Amino acid sequence: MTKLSVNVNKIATLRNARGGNVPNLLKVASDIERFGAHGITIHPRPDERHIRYQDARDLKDIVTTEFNIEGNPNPKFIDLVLAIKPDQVTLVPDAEDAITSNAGWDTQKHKSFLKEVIKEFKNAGIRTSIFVDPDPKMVEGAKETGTDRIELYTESYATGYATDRERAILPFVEAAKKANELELGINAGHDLSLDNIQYFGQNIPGLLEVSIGHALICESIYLGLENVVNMYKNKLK
Ligand SMILES: CC(=O)[C@@H](O)[C@H](O)COP(=O)(O)O
Ligand SMILES: NCC(=O)COP(=O)(O)O
Repeated sequence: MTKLSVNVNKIATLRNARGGNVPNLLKVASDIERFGAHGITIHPRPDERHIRYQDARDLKDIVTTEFNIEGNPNPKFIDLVLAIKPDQVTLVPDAEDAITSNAGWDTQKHKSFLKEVIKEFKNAGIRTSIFVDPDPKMVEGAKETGTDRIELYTESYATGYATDRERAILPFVEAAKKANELELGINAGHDLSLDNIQYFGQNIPGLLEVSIGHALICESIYLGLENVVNMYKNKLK
């Protein structure tokens, strides 16, 4: 079975919009675990626009499932992850001003840098994963960095799904076959949703884990709206 790790960045975005502590990120993460998710993912960004570095430290004390921290391994991020020691760290090559993650690593070009950072995390007992485009060459490069897993960057699949899902998934099947051949674990994420997740899971051999945030939180709002509107109406009778 593929594990579901819920990315709670958007809960922090909502909280930060009002400056208070509603919604309470720690309570939401605990509830998500209570509802059956297999893990919690966060992606602190340098400007702390959603997850703050202190959130990462606080979550470490309460997450009882798998804790996955994603981010670009700059010195501040590396120190944070080494101090927290989550179950998994996922390295993502984000530009500081990126609205969201928009590319995987060039694992050939950045091989020696990745090797060094991955060694440091693995020495600390943290499982490593690196974010890659669905390209067998990038998967081969990932293997040479010593990482335990790759995370396939699924944006192109999510975008292509509506028009031609067979075509959209092909590069991911090829990349997954290569990863399986090289005995690299496979995670996946970005823009996965209730619409596209089942077909992805059914077609990617050896898919260990998906991390899903944006769509899952939006879907939770939509699916909860009718109930909450009626709860308010009942209070106003
Ligand atoms: C690594 C990845 O795929 C991203 O989806 C990310 O974790 C989400 O980050 P934002 O919530 O900042 O868009
Ligand atoms: N690694 C991907 C992730 O954590 C969530 O991405 P998204 O569902 O918010 O696009």
